[in-house]
Amino acid sequence: MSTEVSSQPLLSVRGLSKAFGGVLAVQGVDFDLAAGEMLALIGPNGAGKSTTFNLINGQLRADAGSVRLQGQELCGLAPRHIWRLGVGRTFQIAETFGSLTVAENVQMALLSRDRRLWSPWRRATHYQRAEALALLQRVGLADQAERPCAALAYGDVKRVELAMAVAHNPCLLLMDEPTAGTAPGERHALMALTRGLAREAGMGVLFTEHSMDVVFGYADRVLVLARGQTVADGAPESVRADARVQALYLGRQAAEPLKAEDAA
Ligand SMILES: Nc1ncnc2c1ncn2[C@@H]1O[C@H](COP(=O)(O)OP(=O)(O)OP(=O)(O)O)[C@@H](O)[C@H]1O
Repeated sequence: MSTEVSSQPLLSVRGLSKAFGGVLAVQGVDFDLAAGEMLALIGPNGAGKSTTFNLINGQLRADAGSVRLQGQELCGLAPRHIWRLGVGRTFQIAETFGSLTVAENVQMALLSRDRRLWSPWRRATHYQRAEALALLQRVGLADQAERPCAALAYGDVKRVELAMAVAHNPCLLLMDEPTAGTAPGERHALMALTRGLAREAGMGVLFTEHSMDVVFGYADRVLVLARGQTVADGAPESVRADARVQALYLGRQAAEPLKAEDAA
C-alpha cells in the first residue's frame, strides 16, 4: 500500500539547542517532518548536523528545546527507548556483521526487535527466516541471502544495513550520509529504494548528505544549517535559489544557481 507524504507532522523539533563548552553546536532549531517525507539536512562542516541527529536519537541530551515523535517527547529518553518508539538509524560507514550471511544479519535485527538477542534464539540462522528473506527481497538482495556480508560490494552492504534498519518497522529513519562511499549508479538506486520504502510505509526519513545531486534528486524538503542555526527550510528548488544558501555554498552570487554536483 502506498502512502503519500502526510500533512501532519510525524516529528516536531522546536527550539533545539546544544552547546559544547563555548561552541553553540545547535541553536534554537525548529522543523517538522511528515510521515513518508524525505528531509535532507545539509550544511557546511561543523554546521550541527550530527549533533542534531544525536539529539533526536538520544545519544546527546539537549540543553533546551523539544523533540516530539507523534506527540511524544523524546528529549530525556535513552537511545534504546527512542529506538523502541520507532526511530531507526543508519550510519556513514555501514554497520553489519561481516562474518554472518546477509540473511543472518537481517535475522539478528529481527532478534533485536523481538528482544531475543540474548535468548536461546541467539543463533540467528533459523529465526524468522521468511520475514528476513522478504525484507531482503524488498531491498533487492534475495539472491545474496546466503553470502557472507563481507563478500558483498559496498553498495549491497548499504542495502543490507537498510533492511536491518527497517526490520523493526521504524516510523522515522535517520540516515547519516546514506550514499557515502558508493558509486554514482548505486547511489541513485539506493536513494530510490529508500524513497520507495518511505512512501510505502509512511516512514519519515531525515538524512544528511554531502552529494548535492542526491539532495536535490531525492529530498522532498531541504533544511540548511550553518553554525548551528537554520539558514533555510523549504522545497529543494526554493532552497537552491535562496541567496543565503548560495552565499554559504562557495560564496556564489544569488543569480548563479547552486548546481547539483556541488559538494557541501
Ligand atoms: N562532542 C563534542 N565536543 C565538543 N565539540 C563538539 C562535539 N561534537 C560536536 N562538536 C562541535 O559542534 C559543532 C557542530 O558539530 P557537528 O558534528 O554537529 O557538525 P556537522 O554539521 O555534523 O559537521 P560535519 O559535516 O563535519 O560532520 C562543531 O563546531 C563541532 O566541533
